[in-house]
Amino acid sequence: MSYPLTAAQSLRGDVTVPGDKSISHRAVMFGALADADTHITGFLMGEDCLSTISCFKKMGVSIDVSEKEVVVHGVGLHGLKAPDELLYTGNSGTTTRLLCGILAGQPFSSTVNGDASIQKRPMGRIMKPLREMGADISGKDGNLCPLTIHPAPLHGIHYTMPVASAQLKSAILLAGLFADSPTTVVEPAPSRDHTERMLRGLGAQVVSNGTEITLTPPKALHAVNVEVPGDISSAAYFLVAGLILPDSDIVIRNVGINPTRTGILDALEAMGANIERLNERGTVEPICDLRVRSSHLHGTPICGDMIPRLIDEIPVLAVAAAFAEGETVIRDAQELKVKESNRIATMTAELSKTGADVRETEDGMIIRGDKPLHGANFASYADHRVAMSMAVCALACEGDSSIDDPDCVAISYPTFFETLDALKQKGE
Ligand SMILES: O=C(O)C1=C[C@@H](OP(=O)(O)O)[C@@H](O)[C@H](O)C1
Ligand SMILES: C=C(OP(=O)(O)O)C(=O)O
Repeated sequence: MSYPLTAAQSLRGDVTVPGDKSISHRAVMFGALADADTHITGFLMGEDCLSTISCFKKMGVSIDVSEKEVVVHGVGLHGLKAPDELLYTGNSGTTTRLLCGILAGQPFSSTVNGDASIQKRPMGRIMKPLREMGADISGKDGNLCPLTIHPAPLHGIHYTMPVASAQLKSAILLAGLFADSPTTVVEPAPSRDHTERMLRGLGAQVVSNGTEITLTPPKALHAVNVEVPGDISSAAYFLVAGLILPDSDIVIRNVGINPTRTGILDALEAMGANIERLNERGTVEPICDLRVRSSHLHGTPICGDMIPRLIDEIPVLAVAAAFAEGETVIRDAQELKVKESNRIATMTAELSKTGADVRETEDGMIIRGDKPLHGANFASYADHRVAMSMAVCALACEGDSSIDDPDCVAISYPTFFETLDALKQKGE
């Protein structure tokens, strides 16, 4: 199916983006392992988080889903039951990798698999440290899904991670919950720290100095309710749209601004963006409202420790760069090649269709911006972030565009197209 995308003059109004995907996954997983009920508000009803719910239901966890809230009836650290069938993780790397950390410590066998994209994504990165802990985990061709896990006693390890990945870090720490001694992970650069914050909130001892994190196995996790903030990764589409279209002014309410996630704000500000943080609040996770107004953007280098802090926003940042004056060089972003699609290749291909000057490099892209771009028929590659990024790009292109296979946006933002349309000025 091809979905029409039209250009827009400007975007104005208020938006509330859906709940943070990373925190929604973790709220269900940690709630399942907790000693009482967890009430989750603001939960992201995206397909990825629904895959997490489905996997835990298959392990005997009762989870009530209503419009108002999700209630996870925790079974305790040692209360999961052997599933009768394969645990299907859909399109979700977060579900697949974090779940394996938990499964490594269970007294039952299990098999995990996901869709065609998940079956291509590297799992060796979690298998290696989990095996060092004693886990019995094997995969297709050594490092791919389906993964099979058998019961084995786990020991704490000290592990230096080869990549800054919150999924890898979390898989190790979650296995560490079931180990007989503390586990330490060392990251090359800080990645999102929702796991550490939330486990601490549940009473576990997690000590962190930024890149070295040590978890002491707890006796129990004590349930706490979770208010999920809006996802800054979803807010990013409106930030970029508001910046590149003239006369735009958008307020995005209730956005999570955990410092390990705000690389997108830093990068856009370095490009000259006018973004205000209003009403800063929040405890476990900091939150604010973001006001964005049209700005004249210029290119900037995007590399180093900033990359893990904006990894999922690079596709839409590439769109911003295509409308910015001068050159934007994105480096150190080779992790983009192992996401839902190879996002370096797919974003280079799709942006090039508009006439943009984009070059793919080994670990990123070089984009020379600020020339008029034209509409085109885009492919999503079944990658939600590519689909939403190209929809933002189409707003500022001359002429109409369309996108094939747009339904993938439901992975992280089911109402994306409706919300974007509602911001367009009437009469357009
Ligand atoms: O831990 C998480 O919730 C996530 C970590 C990131 O992946 P990596 O850990 O593979 O970088 C990110 O791309 C993904 O969308 C969500
Ligand atoms: C990479 C992503 O998610 P996951 O790894 O959970 O599939 C994403 O949402 O951009």
